[in-house]
Amino acid sequence: MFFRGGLVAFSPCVRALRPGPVAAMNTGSFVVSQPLNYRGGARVEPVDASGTEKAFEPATGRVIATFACSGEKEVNLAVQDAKAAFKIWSQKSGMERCRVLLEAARIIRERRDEIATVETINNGKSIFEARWDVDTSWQCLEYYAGLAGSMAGEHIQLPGGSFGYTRREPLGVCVGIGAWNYPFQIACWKSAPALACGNAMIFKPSPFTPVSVLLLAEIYTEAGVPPGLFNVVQGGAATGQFLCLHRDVAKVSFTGSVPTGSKIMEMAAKGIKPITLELGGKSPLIIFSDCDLENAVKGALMANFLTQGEVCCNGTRVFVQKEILEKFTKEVVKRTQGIKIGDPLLEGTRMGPLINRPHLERVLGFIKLAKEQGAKVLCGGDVYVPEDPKLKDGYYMRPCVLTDCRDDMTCVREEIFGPVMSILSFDTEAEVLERANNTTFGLAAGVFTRDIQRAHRVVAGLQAGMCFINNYNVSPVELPFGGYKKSGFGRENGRVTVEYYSQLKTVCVEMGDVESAF
Ligand SMILES: NC(=O)c1ccc[n+]([C@@H]2O[C@H](COP(=O)([O-])OP(=O)(O)OC[C@H]3O[C@@H](n4cnc5c(N)ncnc54)[C@H](O)[C@@H]3O)[C@@H](O)[C@H]2O)c1
Repeated sequence: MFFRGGLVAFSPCVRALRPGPVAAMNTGSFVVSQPLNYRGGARVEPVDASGTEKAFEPATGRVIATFACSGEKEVNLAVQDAKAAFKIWSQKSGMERCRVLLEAARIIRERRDEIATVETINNGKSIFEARWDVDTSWQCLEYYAGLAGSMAGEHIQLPGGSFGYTRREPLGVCVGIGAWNYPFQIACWKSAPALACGNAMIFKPSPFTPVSVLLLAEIYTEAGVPPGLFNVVQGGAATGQFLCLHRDVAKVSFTGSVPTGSKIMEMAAKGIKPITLELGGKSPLIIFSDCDLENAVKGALMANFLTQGEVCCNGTRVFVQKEILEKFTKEVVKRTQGIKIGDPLLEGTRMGPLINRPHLERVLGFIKLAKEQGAKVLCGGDVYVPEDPKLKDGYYMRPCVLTDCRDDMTCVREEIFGPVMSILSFDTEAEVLERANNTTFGLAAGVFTRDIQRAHRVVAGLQAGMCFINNYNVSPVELPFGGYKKSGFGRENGRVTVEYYSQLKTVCVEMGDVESAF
């Protein structure tokens, strides 16, 4: 994946979060003392509130921040500031925007370790993985910086010397609403194309992970965006609703669950606003008996256990062809048992805690139900208590492999969003394709086979927006990402996303006289 290295620096913005350099940040010591809203180019306390929230360090169960959820007045101010900044930013040429985004990408790269550390503390994912997330973040900014300079319309010749042309114009103030599993990356994947197209953005992170996006806001300011171009409001559903229903918000890009996605769609319908919905999944991973087994096993682990299994596009329904079921399962279990769980800030850790206690209970509940419905737990699926006493109140569990699964079981039908792999066996290609598609979701899918014709044939038949052949869960920013069916619509990353953050104006130019009917 993305091992490209970054430089470690001790930036003022991280010192603002906690006194002392980031290199000294250990699990159990981080506290947020600065405001977590960002408006007009600076951190601010919201002028009104719709309740308060607490953010935790999942590794220890400690509260790291208590913050006010922004009320309607604060949302109005954020929109006002964004509108003012939009006026300036939308007048800049693509090349001017490109330079600012490239500078922001450079700063993110330079502060890679600090950002990854903050992400790890607030989300629980291992520092090893958080660095990958930071890499796919600055790469996204670089990618859209590159596109910003070449955004253009068309010139169309008409009869009599008349002509038309099209202008690709920004939408205005866009809202980004994020989930908690990739807080920094989601903010970058939304804001980079939005800003490249000339829009302003107000971002609302999940109340579980409010911290890291502030670093992005400060970086954008340092890189030279006009104050107010990228604002952050904190809060939950109520704050999100103020944003979605605001008359001056031109677009909403949402990442989260299907039920919330459906509410976003209803709100957007009221204002006839375009939306992007990046929702949940229950993706199939199909392993044919002619695969490279070693790669298929590695792929299955990548498809299930990144970020403690809290990944939307995870391939959690692992269909394995009967001939290799036993061999594959044995190897998967062996490697799963070898995953190092523990303090996510330690270099050797590969699995940290889940996001919070209720979510851990929910995931364990799915495993209990799976057993009651006849699945067999081959490993894990229970609470893990690390030896280090400071981690005893963290939300750890052992990654779980389930076998003897059937398509009608809850663990096979519903998104668990935890480290739980369900293995199912199959006989034929036609059979597995039908079973793989038998879901209301359609985010991702994967195929492992050495048969090149079969790989493309099966992928063509899969009802999923993001398909992998002989790998899983790699996310190059050049490739569009998004779902089919209830997993949403619109795309992030890739060239096509420009269309989701811009609108086309057509200009018809008459070079002769008006031919009137009257
Ligand atoms: N497709 C993708 O790219 C992708 C990526 C990451 C996560 N996800 C999905 O996200 C889900 C997990 O994230 P989550 O638990 O944070 O999801 P969620 O739907 O509970 O919340 C997502 C965001 O929506 C906000 N929100 C909640 N109710 C709202 C409302 N009525 N109006 C406006 N905003 C509202 C939340 O505060 C949060 O910021 C999973 O289903 C996962 O698959 C999808």
